[in-house]
Amino acid sequence: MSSMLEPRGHAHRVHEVVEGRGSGTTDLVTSSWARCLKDYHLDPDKPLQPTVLAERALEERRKRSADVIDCAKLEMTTLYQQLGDRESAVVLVDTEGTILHMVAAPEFAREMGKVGFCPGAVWSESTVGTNGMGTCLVVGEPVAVRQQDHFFGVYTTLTCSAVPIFDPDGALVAVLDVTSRSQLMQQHSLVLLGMTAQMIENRLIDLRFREACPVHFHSRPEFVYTLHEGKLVVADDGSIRAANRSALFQLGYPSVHAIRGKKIDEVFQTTLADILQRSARSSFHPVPTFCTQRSNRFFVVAQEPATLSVPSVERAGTRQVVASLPPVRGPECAFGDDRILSQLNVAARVIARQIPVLLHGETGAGKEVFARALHKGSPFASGAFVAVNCASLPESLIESELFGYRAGAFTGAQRTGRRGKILQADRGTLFLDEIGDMPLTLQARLLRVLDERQISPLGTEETIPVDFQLVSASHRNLPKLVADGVFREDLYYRLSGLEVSLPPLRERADKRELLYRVLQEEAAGQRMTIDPDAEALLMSHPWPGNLRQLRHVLRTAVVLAAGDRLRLEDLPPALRQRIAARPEPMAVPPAALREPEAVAGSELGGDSGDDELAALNPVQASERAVLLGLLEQQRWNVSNVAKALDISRNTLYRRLHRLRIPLSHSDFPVQ
Ligand SMILES: Nc1ncnc2c1ncn2[C@@H]1O[C@H](COP(=O)(O)OP(=O)(O)OP(=O)(O)O)[C@@H](O)[C@H]1O
Repeated sequence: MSSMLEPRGHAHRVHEVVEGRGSGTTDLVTSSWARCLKDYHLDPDKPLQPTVLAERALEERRKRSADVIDCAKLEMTTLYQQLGDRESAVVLVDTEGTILHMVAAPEFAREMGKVGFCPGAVWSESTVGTNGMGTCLVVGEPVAVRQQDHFFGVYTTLTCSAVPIFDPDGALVAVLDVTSRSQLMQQHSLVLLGMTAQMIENRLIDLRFREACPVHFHSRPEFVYTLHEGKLVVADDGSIRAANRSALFQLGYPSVHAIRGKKIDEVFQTTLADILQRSARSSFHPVPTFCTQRSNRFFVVAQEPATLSVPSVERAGTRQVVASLPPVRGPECAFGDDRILSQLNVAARVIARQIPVLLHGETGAGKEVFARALHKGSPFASGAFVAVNCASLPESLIESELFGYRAGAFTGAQRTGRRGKILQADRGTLFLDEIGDMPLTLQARLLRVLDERQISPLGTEETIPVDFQLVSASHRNLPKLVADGVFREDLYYRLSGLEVSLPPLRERADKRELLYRVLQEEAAGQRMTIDPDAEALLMSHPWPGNLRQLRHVLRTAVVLAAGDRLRLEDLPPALRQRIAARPEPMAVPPAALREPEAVAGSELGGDSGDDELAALNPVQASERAVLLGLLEQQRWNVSNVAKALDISRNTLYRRLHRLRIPLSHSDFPVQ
């Protein structure tokens, strides 16, 4: 790569600026150049490339930052798509400057690899001089390092924007960076980067405090459940354990340490139990409350902890506990991935209150399977599950398909008329797949049906009341469609009572479990083994077509396999060609989408007072099985089980009660 100034000319300028004889840089860059010369003794005439760690050392560092990577991956993919620049890369670096994860187009990644910009490379300021990632780590605030701002001339074709990511303790844990060839994008990318960092930080709070109640608030109700909301996590006893940036800002606390440990009623003029109760009564619409300090009014929603706190595999000290947990399964499909299970859990509660659920996910990621699982576990499970693919129907047919028509309503109509899909889904679930493809004119009609809960088939004046649960799905970016004016904003908000993102197969924690499960299904129940090299290949493949593609590959492989053993040569040649190649940084399939957080939740129907085990939905049944397994293993010692799950005894007792697990103890507390 060539620099814009001759390398020597650039080096000369660096010296001049640091010695106070040159100008044209920001204070941030001048200070960084001074550090490079005086503290790190770097010579701008002798450019250095970053050290690239060996695979094992990189894995070690990834393990250390596993939860940050977990929270960042999907957001990084979204950011990459929002930037829409194939000559850019989005990277996450740890506190030492090591690139842990990178999202880039393969061609750009290859080219960047030549200057040592690849996973495992260490971009600290002290080794490669001024650069977005390394300099951001030093100053701890957002930085933009334009082309000529780099210390070494070899990097002056690049522009970096970087922002720090802080954990719930306020410690800097990573830096998110966009590096691009374009000089123009930095302002734009800094804004998007800042938002992405905030999303990652919010996710980190959720992940680290899953056993606590999330409390969402804002002074304006429409901002609750958005990136601007304040978020607190509150333990059973009402004490605040963490707060996001917006919460600190809105409540006027300088840092998380200033608010941590305070009781929620020291902050708001109410208790946790009261907010929980009022939130449930309002179907999780924000309820007003006042701040104790300033008599400001806020709108608040509190939720019960979203999941049974199955600890993350990576969390230190919990590995054994996880390994010993019985596998968590959904009703008819493998949902061993902790995140999916948690989403299923939240979505089950939401759908039970007839709040629409919107699923995102790449093609073949299992959106319909997830929707069916939701239906099966819902109060309308005895009704029909009616799926409509809005993309596969011609525009002219969607209307009659959805709304139905009376006999003779139009030329070609069936003589008997037709009951539309919406009516078929009465007391059941309507699944609108590829909702982004619904024509604008029909969007208005659908919105009316959702608002009025009644329908008028084509060619009739009559209105028929209808009661159904709605799940919609799209692999397209609906907010973008809204921005482009092809999707109604009001419908988008109506559909997205809860947004759930299904991770692509390559990112699922239960990938191996799924692999064997699909194999067993395709082998019609016959037990099959997979040779280690074939398994390694299947596990490392990026699967752009997700579970559907995996199923097709295994379907053919099972036919080709000799007996009950699946060998490498049974796999398609295109897959085998990847072998021995070092894994590429992830190339983003064009249709991949951002995975927004689950944004609403409500109490499970289990608290309704119905004591029948049959009343448990499949998600609760899975939770129940996990708990029973763990209780058994810990010889029914409640303290040990609570400790193993990293939740309080009270929380555990409440869960046991809700999941109808009786204890012999007479002091079984009931909440
Ligand atoms: N959890 C799962 N366990 C086993 N198989 C699954 C699971 N999820 C999805 N599949 C399989 O993957 C395939 C695609 O699933 P599904 O139709 O639900 O994906 P989708 O995301 O709705 O796809 P599209 O975006 O194309 O509509 C199906 O063959 C399904 O059986």
